Amino acid sequence: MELDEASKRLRGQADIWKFMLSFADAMALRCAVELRIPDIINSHGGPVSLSQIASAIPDTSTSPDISCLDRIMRLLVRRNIFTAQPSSDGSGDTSSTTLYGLTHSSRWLLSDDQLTLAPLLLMQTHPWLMAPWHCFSRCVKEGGIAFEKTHGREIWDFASQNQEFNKLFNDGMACTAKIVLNAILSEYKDGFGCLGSLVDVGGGTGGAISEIVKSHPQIKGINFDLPHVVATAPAYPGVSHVGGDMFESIPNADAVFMKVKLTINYSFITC
Ligand SMILES: C[S@@+](CC[C@H](N)C(=O)[O-])C[C@H]1O[C@@H](n2cnc3c(N)ncnc32)[C@H](O)[C@@H]1O
Repeated sequence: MELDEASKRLRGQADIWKFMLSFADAMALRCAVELRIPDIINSHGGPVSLSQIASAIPDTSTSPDISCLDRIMRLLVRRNIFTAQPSSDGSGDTSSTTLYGLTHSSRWLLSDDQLTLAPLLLMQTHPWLMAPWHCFSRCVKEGGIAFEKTHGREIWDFASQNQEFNKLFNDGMACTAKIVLNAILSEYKDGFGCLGSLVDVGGGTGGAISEIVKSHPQIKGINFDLPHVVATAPAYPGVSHVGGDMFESIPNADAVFMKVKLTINYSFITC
């Protein structure tokens, strides 16, 4: 049925409210990861109460604010990040009458899981990477790159001079590399079979090439990235790390692998 003009205006207003406050979802997700709520629920082996979550939050010197935690959990339940169910005994105060469980979404936020998005979430929602989003109108008016307007230099230069950002960024990239490689390697079975060597250009700390070499041990893997990135890369069997600038030269190998994430947000901020 066609909406009348007043209903359309009301719906339009509702959309603006929704978009205006949509950042709250990302911030609540960040809060859940920072407090390790998915890990707390997971280690308990099933749904837990607010009091149980609060008592397991790491690194707290004061007792957590249950009503604040309650509001955040209710928002995340609305977004299907957690489930909420009444506790079986039904007694007690609000902090123990509802039990919160994991969903298919929050399972992606377990910090120690092999396949996790937690490091990427902490990277994307960090103030260092959130601040450039405030520069969109300046980018339109003046041109240029939001990250550089915010931080005064390009992202790779910033990372080379800020170890904390370097780690935050590399960890975020490494967790997605694992997820993507997991999917590639399970489907693209024969694609790497003919290779004796492979160089991952812009390979970060080597997570992607190490996964390829693990399932194709005949490949001599080379992880190539900027010197400040490979300097922090862990050792992987069958993989050598080489630092350099891909615009100058890249190491020789039978094939080049490049996985570059060009989502709208990333390209807008850095490219
Ligand atoms: C978007 S990240 C992608 C990382 C990884 N390939 C992945 O998909 O998870 C881009 C990578 O390119 C690297 N990079 C940027 N400029 C480079 C250059 N001139 N030479 C070599 N690597 C570079 C960065 O340090 C970063 O690790």
